[in-house]
Amino acid sequence: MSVEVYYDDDADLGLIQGRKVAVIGYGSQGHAHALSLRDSGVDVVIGLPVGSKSRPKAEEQGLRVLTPAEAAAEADVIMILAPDTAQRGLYAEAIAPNLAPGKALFFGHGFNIRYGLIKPPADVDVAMVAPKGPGHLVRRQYVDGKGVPCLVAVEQDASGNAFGLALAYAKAIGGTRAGAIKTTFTEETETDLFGEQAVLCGGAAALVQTGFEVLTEAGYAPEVAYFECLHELKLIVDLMYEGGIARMRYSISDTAEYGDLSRGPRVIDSRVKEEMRKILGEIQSGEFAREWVAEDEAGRPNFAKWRAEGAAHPIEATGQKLRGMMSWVDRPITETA
Ligand SMILES: NC(=O)C1=CN([C@@H]2O[C@H](COP(=O)(O)OP(=O)(O)OC[C@H]3O[C@@H](n4cnc5c(N)ncnc54)[C@H](OP(=O)(O)O)[C@@H]3O)[C@@H](O)[C@H]2O)C=CC1
Ligand SMILES: CC[C@](O)(C(C)=O)C(=O)O
Ligand SMILES: [Mg+2]
Ligand SMILES: [Mg+2]
Repeated sequence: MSVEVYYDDDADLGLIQGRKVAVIGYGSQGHAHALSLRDSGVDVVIGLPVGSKSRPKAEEQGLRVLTPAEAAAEADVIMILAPDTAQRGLYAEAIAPNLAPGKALFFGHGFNIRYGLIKPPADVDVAMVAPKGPGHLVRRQYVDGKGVPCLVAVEQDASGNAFGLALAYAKAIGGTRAGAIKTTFTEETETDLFGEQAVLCGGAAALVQTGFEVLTEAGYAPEVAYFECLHELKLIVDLMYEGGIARMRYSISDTAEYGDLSRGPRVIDSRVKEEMRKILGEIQSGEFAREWVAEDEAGRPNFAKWRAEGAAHPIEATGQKLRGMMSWVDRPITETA
């Protein structure tokens, strides 16, 4: 099965320039979408609750900020970029009452549609533009004349041109510079959750922490362990990003490559693969979504505990000290937000 990929020439920016867009939320993705839409000539308004700590940031950037209900009432296209767990309540309270035939409801991730937490009326377009990267990099790439690839999907095509509108939106945030891939809400949601849990965030963080623990518990210096297990990971992943795993293997020594080929499969073995399959099953069945919604409704007790434990891991103190000596790494992500 081959995917359809769309680039700048396939998208008509005029479709989104002719509509008013409400970006609801001004966090990692929200600020990136809003600023890039504006820089692409789109009429943008931000929706944030009164008292939101994001309000001053958006206002400092010269954006007009209203409540989510006011912004949704004014807009033709409503992009929801509030946290996934806040979206159901936000939709019921502020957005649903302000939908009308011909309007479009957009998402940056399919969670609430895929798991039936939001059920829009049949007479609005429902589409997704999901950048495959953190929001701060989405904005940084746009400013640098580049883009982060996006997934684009249509759940409901009331207007008959929901896909064209979503492609135009993707172009306005730089997505079609890198390539917009056509997908479905189900595929985006399930692969995104799997990727962040098993590989990109959960898997990578646990791999780094465990490697650091093994070295330091064996008596090696934490600073050396940090460089070996965390700092150098970026350099290795950069090579994979540029030319695949084969490119990385071309660049490392034969000794490293032999160790990689002979030992890697012992670390990520059949038990790990089986666990990954279980994690995917929990995502597909909705078990993970139910667990996460219940955790949020209970005030996030486990989330807070695990986050605190992660922050207290010895690799963090070691890294903070070392990064303080690396001026070239020191570009806080908050600079662009
Ligand atoms: N982070 C990322 O890079 C990616 C995120 N996504 C998706 O994008 C969406 C947004 O995620 P992300 O950017 O991480 O979110 P953040 O947590 O970074 O930001 C959330 C924003 O929404 C605001 N907010 C919170 N509650 C409400 C509410 N009830 N009504 C309106 N605004 C609210 C917050 O304001 P305050 O400052 O007051 O809390 C903040 O401005 C999610 O669907 C996520 O899955 C998709 C791809 C990557
Ligand atoms: C990898 C995490 C992510 O899916 C993302 C930046 O794409 C997220 O939800 O933040
Ligand atoms: Mg993602
Ligand atoms: Mg995600």
